[in-house]
Amino acid sequence: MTRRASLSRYLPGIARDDSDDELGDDDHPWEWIYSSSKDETKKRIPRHQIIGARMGTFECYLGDCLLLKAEGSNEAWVAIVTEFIESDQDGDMAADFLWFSTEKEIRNSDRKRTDFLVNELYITPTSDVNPLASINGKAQVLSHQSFLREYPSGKVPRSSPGYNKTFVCRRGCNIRTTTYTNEFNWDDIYSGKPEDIEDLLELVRRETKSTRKRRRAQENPTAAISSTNYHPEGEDDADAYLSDDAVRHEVSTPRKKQKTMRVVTPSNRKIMVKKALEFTPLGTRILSPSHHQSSPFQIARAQLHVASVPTSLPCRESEFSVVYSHLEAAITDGSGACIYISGTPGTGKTATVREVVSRLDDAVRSDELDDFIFVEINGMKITDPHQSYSLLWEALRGQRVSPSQALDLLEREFSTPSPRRVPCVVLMDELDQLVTKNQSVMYNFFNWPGLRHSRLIVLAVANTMDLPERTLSNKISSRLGLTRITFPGYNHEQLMKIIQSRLEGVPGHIVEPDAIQFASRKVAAVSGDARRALDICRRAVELAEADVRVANPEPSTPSKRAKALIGEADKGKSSSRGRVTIATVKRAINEATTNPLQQYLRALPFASKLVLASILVRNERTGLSDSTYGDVLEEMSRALLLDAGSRRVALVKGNNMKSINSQMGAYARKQDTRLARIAGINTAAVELTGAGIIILEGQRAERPSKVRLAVGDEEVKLAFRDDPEIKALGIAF
Ligand SMILES: Nc1ncnc2c1ncn2[C@@H]1O[C@H](COP(=O)(O)OP(=O)(O)OP(=O)(O)O)[C@@H](O)[C@H]1O
Repeated sequence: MTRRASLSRYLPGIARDDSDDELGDDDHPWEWIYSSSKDETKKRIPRHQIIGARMGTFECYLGDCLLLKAEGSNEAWVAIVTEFIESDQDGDMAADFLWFSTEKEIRNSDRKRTDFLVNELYITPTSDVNPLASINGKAQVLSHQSFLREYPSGKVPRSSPGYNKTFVCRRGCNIRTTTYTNEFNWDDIYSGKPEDIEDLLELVRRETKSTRKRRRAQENPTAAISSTNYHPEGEDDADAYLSDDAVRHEVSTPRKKQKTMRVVTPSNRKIMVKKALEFTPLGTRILSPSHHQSSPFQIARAQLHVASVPTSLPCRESEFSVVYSHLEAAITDGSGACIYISGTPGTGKTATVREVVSRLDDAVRSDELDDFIFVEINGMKITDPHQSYSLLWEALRGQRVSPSQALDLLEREFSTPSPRRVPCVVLMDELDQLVTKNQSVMYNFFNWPGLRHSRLIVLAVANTMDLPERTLSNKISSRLGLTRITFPGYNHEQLMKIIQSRLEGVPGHIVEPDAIQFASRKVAAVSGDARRALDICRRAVELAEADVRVANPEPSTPSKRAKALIGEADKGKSSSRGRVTIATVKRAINEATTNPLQQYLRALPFASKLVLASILVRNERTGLSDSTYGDVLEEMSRALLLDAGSRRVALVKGNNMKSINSQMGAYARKQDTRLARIAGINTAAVELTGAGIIILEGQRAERPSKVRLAVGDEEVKLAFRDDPEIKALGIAF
């Protein structure tokens, strides 16, 4: 009998073989058992109420303790049937099950009991709906006394029919808070009759209220609300907890605590399952001894670096709250969700999602939230979008399989009933890169969360708002019911706040407020991109630091050097030397626009500029970064048609194009010498490939070849923004 690894997709259950299945292999249909007039008088149950279910010779009734199993799994879980449901949302016959947990489910090792028995279970206050198909047989739950009477050795012999089906219950436990009830005698509190269920649940809820949270909330209620996902007293069950939206939304972007993060990352096809690791450098938060000796410039540079994890995310409070509450609700409910997050580059999408996951992870650690798996799949980091399937499967089960095998396994997994499956949160970053020709990868990741049993929560992050509509049909995307969140570009005031928050704690006030405002205004006027604003400010700090170095030759030791720089920064309070001023920011911006790449792009011939501008326009039109060379040629023809229109020259008539190249030739023949150069468009594309500016499949300028930019969009936009030839084509960036 193999036991599932402890890092399975399920909460740990009880090992079961298929041969343990009491229901047998015959595929009898399930039937309802209704109350009869006898039940009516005896138990005060209304007639025709479903009181049980039958499959072949197997029967179970309300209040029974049952074993439930997921298909293909070797584990089972024990639960009490509290209600039969004629037809769940998938049309399946189903029931509501109140769970027992094993000792292995208790994650908080400090609060694990040391006196647990081999086959002891804790009754929990948690229930959920599962189809009857997950029922695997009957379980017997006994008081400790009754168990010892029946099995004086304290063990159920293997040969006994009760082996693997007989359990002891003497306590209740709220797994989320690891709070136990007092010891009880199971026979006294539960007779196996449905009438007892309510009292049993009430007892477990009452006795497992978290005194820890209550105490903390009483001591400092606002801190309890804003720094944890605080649940009001007595509302630990999922429904009450969810209904309190006001409280849930109070979770704010936090000041970050020093911590590690449980993440599964896709790097070089190697992923770790639920291993605590840091997905972003924590350097800025670890105050090493060298930190104190660092100069203000060094600290400022480090904190302004885009790779450093900020201590807070100003101006993203509402986006944080929305993402947090959706994720928290889906994890608590055990439901699936698909959240589509869009926004132009540098608007804090990835940073916000990671922060939310990190905060949810805190809640798991402090036993306030059910456990979940987190996987990050980044379109930029995988060569083939289908690898996403392998990465997801590996995160769920720790097995490496090929993409096609993974797809089969995932399809089966998500359409199979799965009691006690651990929710999985998938961050699909740079989604545009994952979109394949037939859109199957995106479709599957958007579709699976909607399958009843998946407990899959997808966070899809992309730059364009309507990528789903463009790549899937409107009909499909509206059926998928995505929750959409748009991250707007930052305005200059917000960029100022972001920069200021990054500079908090830097001694010596080395960056003048005017300089921050100037940089923020410059960036906000173009893109609202925090990455760009941070880069400019960091470069300005480097320039100011270099100025100081020139003015003061190098002191001999690092600590003397730091002191000298601190002194210089302090002096800077009265003079502008050693401080970042508007002039320093201007130099940084100028540098950014006159780097070798910018100079190269600006000096390109018209044909090359046209290729690049058309790729950009195409990317913006489709929301994808890959196009075919043919698509790009069509963009060119459109641009030229506009241009030609303004010159009263008809180049291309409707869609009646034979070959864009020949059209270009025709156009070139009719037009002035500038346009004659367009005929060299294919050569220009190949040359741009050689120079590393674009990637052209097979280095061949043929219509089906895939083409994409090898440099940042922003670089191209910046270079051509004021280009008169590009402007004349009506292309504006
Ligand atoms: N509100 C904010 N406060 C502090 N830093 C921020 C904020 N928003 C963004 N940043 C910083 O800006 C940089 C870019 O942010 P992020 O990667 O989250 O943007 P994005 O929207 O995911 O961009 P892309 O679409 O290019 O991936 C990061 O260094 C991030 O820490």
